[in-house]
Amino acid sequence: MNILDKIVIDKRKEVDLRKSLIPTSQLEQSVLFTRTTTSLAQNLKNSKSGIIAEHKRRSPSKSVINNGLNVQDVAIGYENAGVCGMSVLTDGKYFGGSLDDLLTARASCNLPLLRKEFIIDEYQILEAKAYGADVILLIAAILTRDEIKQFSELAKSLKLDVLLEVHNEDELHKSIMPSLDMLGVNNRNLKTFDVSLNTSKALSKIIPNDFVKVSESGISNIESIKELQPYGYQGFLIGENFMKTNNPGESATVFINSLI
Ligand SMILES: O=C(O)c1ccccc1NCC(=O)[C@H](O)[C@H](O)COP(=O)(O)O
Repeated sequence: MNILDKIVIDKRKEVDLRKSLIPTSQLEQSVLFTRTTTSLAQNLKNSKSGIIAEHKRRSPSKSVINNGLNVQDVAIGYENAGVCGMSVLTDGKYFGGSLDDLLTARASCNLPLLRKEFIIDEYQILEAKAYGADVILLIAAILTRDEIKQFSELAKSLKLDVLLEVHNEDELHKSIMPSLDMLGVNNRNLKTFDVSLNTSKALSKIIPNDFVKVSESGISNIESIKELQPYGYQGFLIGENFMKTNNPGESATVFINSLI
């Protein structure tokens, strides 16, 4: 069984438990229709660097990355660095994150926030809104086309933007629809954990131009960004490279300054 299958099985149990603690009707009452001034997609289009910086304590591929930071400092540091948006991992079991991390990030900065989660249920989209996200991630590998449609349309009705993540051509073809805002290509093979920018390069040719293109995972230097920009990528999701340092905000500042 690959890691995504395991995560999805655990996620189903986790979501059912949370639903029993806070029923959907109660969660709906916490949904506020506030949002940051500009969208993540707009920020990426206007930016020369296009960095989406992630808060990531640990991962299945790297184990512990950094447990010694607080989300508030990371969010403020990323905002001061001039990133286009912040991604907050909310999965607890595999990534050491939580919805409280999202809430803390919301209270600490005005960046567009991506809830980085394995979404398999509408309930998690309501949670994303209630805890302050501006964008949700939908992963094509774990969803049917009907679910992608249903979840992205719910997100739009809540004024959340949608980043759809694909790993290959089949996932891309099954997922294209107007209710998506950004298309992310994950460079990490989730069976072997190997990372290759060739995945982003190969898929770029078949991503329609109406979507902002985001390259995700394994980006650790500015050369990678310069290599991907000619393929039409305007967004670059970076986690470990910043989070493995004592000061992710400072690392992001140095990275961005050497790009622009
Ligand atoms: O990071 C992992 O090991 C991982 C394993 C299984 C599913 C998802 C995984 N990562 C989620 C992400 O998409 C990354 O956190 C994100 O793209 C940033 O990647 P990186 O810059 O390589 O930390």
